[in-house]
Amino acid sequence: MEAPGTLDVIMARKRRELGTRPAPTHGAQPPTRDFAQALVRRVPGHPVNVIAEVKRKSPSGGAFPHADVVAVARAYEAAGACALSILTDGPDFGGDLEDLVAVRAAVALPVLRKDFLVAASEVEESAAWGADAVLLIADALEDSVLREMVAAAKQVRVAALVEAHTAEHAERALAAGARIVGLNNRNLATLKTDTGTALRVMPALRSRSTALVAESGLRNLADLLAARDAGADAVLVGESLLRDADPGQALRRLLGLEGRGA
Ligand SMILES: O=C(O)c1ccccc1NCC(=O)[C@H](O)[C@H](O)COP(=O)(O)O
Repeated sequence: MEAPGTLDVIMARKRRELGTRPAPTHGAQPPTRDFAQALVRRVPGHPVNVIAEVKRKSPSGGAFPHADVVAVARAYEAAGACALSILTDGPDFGGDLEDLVAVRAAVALPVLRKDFLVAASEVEESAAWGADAVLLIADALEDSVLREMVAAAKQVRVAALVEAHTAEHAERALAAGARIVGLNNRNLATLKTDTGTALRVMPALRSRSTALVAESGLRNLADLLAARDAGADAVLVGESLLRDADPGQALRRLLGLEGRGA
């Protein structure tokens, strides 16, 4: 039996839930903020761009001590995050689509809807709720579905960050039309993290993508520099910031900016 909180279990739940949610009430879609551009336009003085993640809990990390996701998002923006990742899954991450709306209204940064989407209709739903980008997980989606979802994202003008854990799934992401590829250091079947994963896979993808993102388990400046040197335009960081009483200060520290008043 699969362990609770692993990718297969979450995706099976998401497939059961599909179609059970009410239609989006946020029909008037605000103009999209350019997520891809935010990843590749280097924030001055930062060693690499950081997509900072907001979540109340996770299967691997348990509960984080920050219920006020808007306050965390504002702190990240002030500390120089290039974009934000908002978990909108309720059962495993304590999030909600309303969090995405509230955070986006409170900041000027592009906002990624981080969830476990299983169908193109959910990409459209994400756009209607104001997401600037959606996460698609190549390892969990069949080729035809992934292609449809990438195409749907283009259609509704939201960016697609297509995540993979292996070189094989990264190739599938590119073949499906992905231009922003994330390499997840966390194996979502075991929840174990190896920061060497992205470092090994990214170099072969450099010239074939618009932007590369190293994700998960990044804890210090050395991790960020290694990801940058392997080809990452941006890194996606959650837990190591959210463990801190002051996530904004934690982000500055991670970027090596503490004491520089940045
Ligand atoms: O983080 C988990 O426990 C998890 C479990 C099942 C599916 C996805 C999961 N996390 C998604 C992520 O990979 C992270 O939210 C993201 O990359 C940030 O990682 P971290 O900096 O380690 O919080």
